[in-house]
Amino acid sequence: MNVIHLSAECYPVAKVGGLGDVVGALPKYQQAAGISAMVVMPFYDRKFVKENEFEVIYDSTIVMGTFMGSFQVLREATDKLGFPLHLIKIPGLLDRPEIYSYPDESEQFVAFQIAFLEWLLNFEVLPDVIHSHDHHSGLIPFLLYHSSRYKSLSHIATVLTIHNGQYQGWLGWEKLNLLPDIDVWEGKLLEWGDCINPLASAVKCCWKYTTVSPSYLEELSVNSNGLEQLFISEKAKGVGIINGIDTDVWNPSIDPMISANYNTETATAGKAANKALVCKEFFLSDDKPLVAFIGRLVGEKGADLLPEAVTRILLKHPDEVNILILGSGEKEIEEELAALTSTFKENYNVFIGYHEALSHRIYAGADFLIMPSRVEPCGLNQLYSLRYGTVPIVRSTGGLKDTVIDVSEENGYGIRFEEANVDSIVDSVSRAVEIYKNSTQMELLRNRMMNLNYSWHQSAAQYITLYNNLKSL
Ligand SMILES: Nc1ncnc2c1ncn2[C@@H]1O[C@H](COP(=O)(O)OP(=O)(O)O[C@H]2O[C@H](CO)[C@@H](O)[C@H](O)[C@H]2O)[C@@H](O)[C@H]1O
Repeated sequence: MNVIHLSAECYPVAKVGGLGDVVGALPKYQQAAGISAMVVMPFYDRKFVKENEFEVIYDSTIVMGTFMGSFQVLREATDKLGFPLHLIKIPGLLDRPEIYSYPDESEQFVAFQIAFLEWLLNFEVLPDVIHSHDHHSGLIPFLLYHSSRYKSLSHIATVLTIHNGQYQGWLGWEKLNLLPDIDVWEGKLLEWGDCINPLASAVKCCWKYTTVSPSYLEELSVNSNGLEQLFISEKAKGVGIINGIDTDVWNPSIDPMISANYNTETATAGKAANKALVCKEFFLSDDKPLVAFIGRLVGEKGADLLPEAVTRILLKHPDEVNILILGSGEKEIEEELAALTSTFKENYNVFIGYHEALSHRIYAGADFLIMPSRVEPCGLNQLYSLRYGTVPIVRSTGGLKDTVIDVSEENGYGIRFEEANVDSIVDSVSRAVEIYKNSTQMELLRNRMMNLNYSWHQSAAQYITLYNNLKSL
């Protein structure tokens, strides 16, 4: 079995969120399970690329509408990520530092996909499966099956994984000329809602699609930013597979980014040492429960609820709890959260920005991690927090519902709430403040959480079973 993953992100080359974590880990665990898996992603002018050795293994020309230019495929020389990593470089389009948000983003991702297919035409041994991740490579199934140029590749199976159905990569029909010769009679397969919709097209054309948790598969039929009817009609092709975590990277007993390493046996002392340091760094005392939030500051994550929730929590529990936030995203939320530091100097702090090492220090040092997400396809933060013995406080949705059991239930270890609103956040943190007072219970919860197994081994095996079953379709 030979699989190619196509993605805009892959940790540690380029990561904005969970997509990077997954694509940086899943192929490694698939290799370990005995299949051949590699990653192809756009070239970014970033630290990892500058600091590692790459060799040009393919050099050709790409035509996309009126754009014509050269492209190269670069392969990382040592397979240091545990799988072959390839970058597609297109001078003028795919050679920039940022992953997203350029005004010509559509052209960038279309060019990425065309260049990949052009390269694939020259493979001696073709892959069994092309596995697209999110909308950035969502046009691949359509192009494989409905473009005369790629007819010789049209027997290859395609799988799409939806990490986030909110973003769909919409293109106006005027951009149709970017695509190579396509069968215009099949143009409907590109469309959803009067425009070209790469995510919808991938769902229609792929052999199978997966979501990153079973609950998210159900939720897409009810809430998917306009694609609900599509998910209802294509449900039979969908499979929910929960994400894993890369325990080579997320493991408190060896994590080089945290100050004091610890394991299940040494968790109480280890976490206390990490907490003391992180609290010192943010001018907080370490004698109260530390509740943290890490993530993108967007409505989907419920981050807009945080300013009012922080205010009400700290007024309700004066000097009983500390809150620390790490995130970046919508400017208004960033500013509101930053402004609260002058109101609650003693018990609150925030770091606006993206900081990988700090996130590890907070997972290790916090007592609780809050995720008031409106939508959470899987969520990795709660899985990292479980691994680091930090009690997750989560809204009951998507993957959070599938991975966190409330303490009130048998063998529970987290705090769950139903509604994404400020009242529920405040009530849940009040529950956390009470639980924290009982150190024996905290110890028991830590033990329970750290003994859970959310490593990639099981999930990687489920993907392999899915690939094997494609043969019979
Ligand atoms: N400011 C910051 N500094 C440092 N690190 C930060 C950070 N902001 C976020 N992170 C990190 O980014 C990752 C976020 O992953 P998530 O899975 O929680 O969310 P995301 O919405 O990006 O992913 C989407 O894809 C993933 C993968 O499938 C799904 O789990 C998820 O539900 C879906 O929304 C974590 O590794 C977190 O630590």
